Amino acid sequence: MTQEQPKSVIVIFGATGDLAKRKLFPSIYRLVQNNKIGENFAVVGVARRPWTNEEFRSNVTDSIQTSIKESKDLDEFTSHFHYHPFDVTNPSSYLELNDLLNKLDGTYQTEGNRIFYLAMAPEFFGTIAQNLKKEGLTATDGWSRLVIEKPFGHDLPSAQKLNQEIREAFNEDQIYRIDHYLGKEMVQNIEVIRFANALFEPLWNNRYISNIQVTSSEVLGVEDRGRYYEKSGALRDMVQNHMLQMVALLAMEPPIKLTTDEIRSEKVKVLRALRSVKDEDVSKYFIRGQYAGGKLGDKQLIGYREENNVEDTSQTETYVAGKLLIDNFRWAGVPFYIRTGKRMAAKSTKIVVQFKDIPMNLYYNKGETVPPNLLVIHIQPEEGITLQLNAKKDDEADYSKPVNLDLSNNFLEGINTPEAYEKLLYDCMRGDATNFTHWDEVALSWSYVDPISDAWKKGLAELTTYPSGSSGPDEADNMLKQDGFQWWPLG
Ligand SMILES: NC(=O)C1=CN([C@@H]2O[C@H](COP(=O)(O)OP(=O)(O)OC[C@H]3O[C@@H](n4cnc5c(N)ncnc54)[C@H](OP(=O)(O)O)[C@@H]3O)[C@@H](O)[C@H]2O)C=CC1
Ligand SMILES: O=C1O[C@H](COP(=O)(O)O)[C@@H](O)[C@H](O)[C@H]1O
Repeated sequence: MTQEQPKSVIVIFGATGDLAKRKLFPSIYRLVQNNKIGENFAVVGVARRPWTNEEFRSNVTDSIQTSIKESKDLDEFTSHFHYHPFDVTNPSSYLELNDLLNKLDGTYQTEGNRIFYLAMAPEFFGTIAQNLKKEGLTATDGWSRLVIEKPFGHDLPSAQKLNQEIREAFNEDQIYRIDHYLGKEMVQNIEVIRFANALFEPLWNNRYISNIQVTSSEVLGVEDRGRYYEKSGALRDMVQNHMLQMVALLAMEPPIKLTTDEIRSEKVKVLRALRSVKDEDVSKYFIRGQYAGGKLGDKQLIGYREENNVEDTSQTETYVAGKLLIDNFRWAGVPFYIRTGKRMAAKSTKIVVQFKDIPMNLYYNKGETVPPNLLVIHIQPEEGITLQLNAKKDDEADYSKPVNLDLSNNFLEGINTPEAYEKLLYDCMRGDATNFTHWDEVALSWSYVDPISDAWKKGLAELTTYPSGSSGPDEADNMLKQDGFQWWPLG
């Protein structure tokens, strides 16, 4: 792994698109501002739009001014950006791109290092990877790495085909499959909370934990991504990747070392131990919903079927809640509940670990229970940890009340949490693939998700609706109620 200020030309395929503008340009800017990248870098934007370098640079400037309050030195920064328009399906254009990269390599002294970032629809991934190889763009004195956005395929067979195409051009250790949740500070903190605290690890099993809840709710609707989302839905968009990755980190055994391979191999074991959902159980274990119109504050919101590029009879789910079971010694009998949805009441990603009830109630009236201890890992928008304990109530001698021990990372002085994309791009430049998903994880995640979407396709589970601005369909509440639990509040 190379260390400080890695040198590289970064080629962004899809440089006129939404991801590049909202996430990638600001991330590169922050890396430069924070001295993680020095002078030795160049960015080449590729897309079909016939922009000039100046138009491209002005778009980059715009993106940074929109997302970063105090931006400076933008002319110097954008002078490292170059634009090369072409259709990625046209093989002959790759030779010209290679000439440009060689030239920039000399100008910016990037030692032949190249990152090819595919910020485009997945249907182009295989073609681009193969053309890069065929036209010699990966044969330099330095290293070449391929960064691939999600979704990685549409199901297991399409992911396998895609993987094969990419592997014909790049080795596994050159492929960086991005799951931006793995770049989030508090997702990375799951491992540290678990493995650096004597307090938690002994309790982290089915003897002391009753259930774990992983929530990722959004206030936003589908926005202008209707065309993509109609084919994806929440199951493929969020569950197959981000949600299963968080479950794997929560459930994995301690790795013997903190290396990429050891951590991956523990995550893979969890994904292999997930109990597959059978057709006859799908409506018991998975709830799917679609947002209807509703209100959030004063704002009236339209339903999913009224959004742009969405069919008015659409059966696409914008919400999924699931009960996952992990068949191994540590987790037998502990449900992992997940839920994710668009147009919900709050933007919130958090994990709640609920500990088992104490054996006897000394403090509450008959029929009541002592509130359970909870460990809450706040991922976003707040970042931090809350431990809910019980302590004496001031006024009534016999009673206890829940109290919170709060660690809010957002308020810790000196902590400047970099954005997920910034961290992951930097990791890739340094050759650290720990927080990227390995093919085995992708394949196992599809193997888990495919039977669920197949059962839905066969009509084996109802698509329910929930009002925009709510906490999701009642059916998801009932799923937990049947187990004697409840969702802990959003937000
Ligand atoms: N946007 C987001 O928040 C997220 C996106 N992703 C993933 O990132 C990828 C990109 O998404 P997003 O930026 O939203 O998509 P956009 O549709 O906004 O951008 C697509 C880009 O591809 C270019 N393009 C399309 N066809 C061609 C072609 N034949 N040759 C060259 N360029 C082409 C377009 O430019 P032009 O029209 O000028 O050719 C444009 O720059 C997708 O895989 C998506 O799933 C993942 C997580 C979040
Ligand atoms: O990958 C995706 O994630 C976003 C949610 O990301 P977050 O970091 O804001 O939680 C989601 O909106 C999008 O649909 C999905 O493709």
